[in-house]
Amino acid sequence: MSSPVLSPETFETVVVAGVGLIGGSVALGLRERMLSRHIIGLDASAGALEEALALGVIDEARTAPGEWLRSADLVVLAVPVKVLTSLARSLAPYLAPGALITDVGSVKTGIAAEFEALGVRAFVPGHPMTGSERGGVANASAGLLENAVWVLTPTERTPLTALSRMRRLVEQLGAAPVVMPPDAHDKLVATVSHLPYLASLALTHMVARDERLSLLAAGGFRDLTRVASGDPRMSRDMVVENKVALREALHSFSRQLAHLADTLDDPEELLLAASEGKRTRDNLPVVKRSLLPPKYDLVVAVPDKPNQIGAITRILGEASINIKDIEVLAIREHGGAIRLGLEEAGDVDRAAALLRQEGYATRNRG
Ligand SMILES: NC(=O)C1=CN([C@@H]2O[C@H](COP(=O)(O)OP(=O)(O)OC[C@H]3O[C@@H](n4cnc5c(N)ncnc54)[C@H](O)[C@@H]3O)[C@@H](O)[C@H]2O)C=CC1
Ligand SMILES: O=C(O)C(=O)Cc1ccc(O)cc1
Repeated sequence: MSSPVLSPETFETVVVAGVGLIGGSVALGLRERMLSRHIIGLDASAGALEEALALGVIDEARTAPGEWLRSADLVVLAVPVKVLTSLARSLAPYLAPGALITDVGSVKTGIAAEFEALGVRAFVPGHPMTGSERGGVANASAGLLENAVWVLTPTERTPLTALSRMRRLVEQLGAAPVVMPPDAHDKLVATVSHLPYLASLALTHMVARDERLSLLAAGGFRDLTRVASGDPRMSRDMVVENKVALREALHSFSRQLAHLADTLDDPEELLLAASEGKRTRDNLPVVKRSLLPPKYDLVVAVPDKPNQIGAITRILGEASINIKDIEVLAIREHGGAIRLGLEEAGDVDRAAALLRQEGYATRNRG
């Protein structure tokens, strides 16, 4: 699946356009593995940029494309799929000829065709098969990309050198590159990502009819519907962008459900279906999020004021949240960031909420 790691390529100036969950995670991966010297975040939201600066995810913030982009030797587009092609058009005039360009969008044919039409040759479309229903830079982490399958979908015109640079970058971020054409990718994700999203909506709609149903919804229902918690607008745009392939997947799904309904009168046939389901589910390849032992870490941006560690430990102490470990990650002129190692997974969300109430910016570190 992946080729051996080649000698590392480092980037002088990286531009991450869209500093949210995935863009932030790419920036953190580049930082933690020392693959870049300077990271510029480009985002339509001033708040997202401010948060990314405060958390030390980017070094510089920009709100609009311009001549400044010419210094970039790596540009990563990590905005919602709905705005990918318009962003591509606005960046294209400023891209340096030697720069490596990629994106992380969930659907690939549209953006691959757009960059071809724009004549940007060193564009390698990509899609890391990892994520979360919680967006935003606060949830970004380098660990999110580790051991993930990262699909690259070159077209016939993608230069081999650009593809091999991109493969190497993906490996250096700790992920596993898998190469296939854009349309093949879109058909596959219709089944494994976009159909499950619509199925989770259908299930949640059934429960919404009667509050006794939500009262009884246990772990299985929650596991099956987790992705319904994703951002509604972004998820809607993602599935609409892939509607042709998704319609086919929905037809297959309806046939599967109709077949299962028939097997209710044929328990032997249903047992075969159940056994095959168990075999397939139990044999899904193991995706390890990180090779490191799990930690319940929270990164907190601290302003340059006295006794910040004292204030933070007091806030958490009053809520009986134990801090097992504290590390100073970065000191900058306007402040710094500290990592708190907490005792339990649930502590991370509780501590983040309390600290945010007191005006601190926080980031989970998975
Ligand atoms: N959320 C997930 O689990 C995964 C998402 N993806 C893809 O990654 C991309 C980003 O998704 P997330 O990081 O989850 O979203 P996010 O909502 O966390 O971040 C998106 C960022 O893009 C910015 N943005 C929106 N429109 C913009 C524009 N016109 N110009 C500049 N910035 C703009 C937003 O302000 C935000 O900071 C999407 O294309 C999505 O399909 C890929 C794999 C997994
Ligand atoms: O939340 C999860 O586990 C996901 O699988 C999220 C996800 C969302 C969109 C993608 O394009 C890929 C992955």
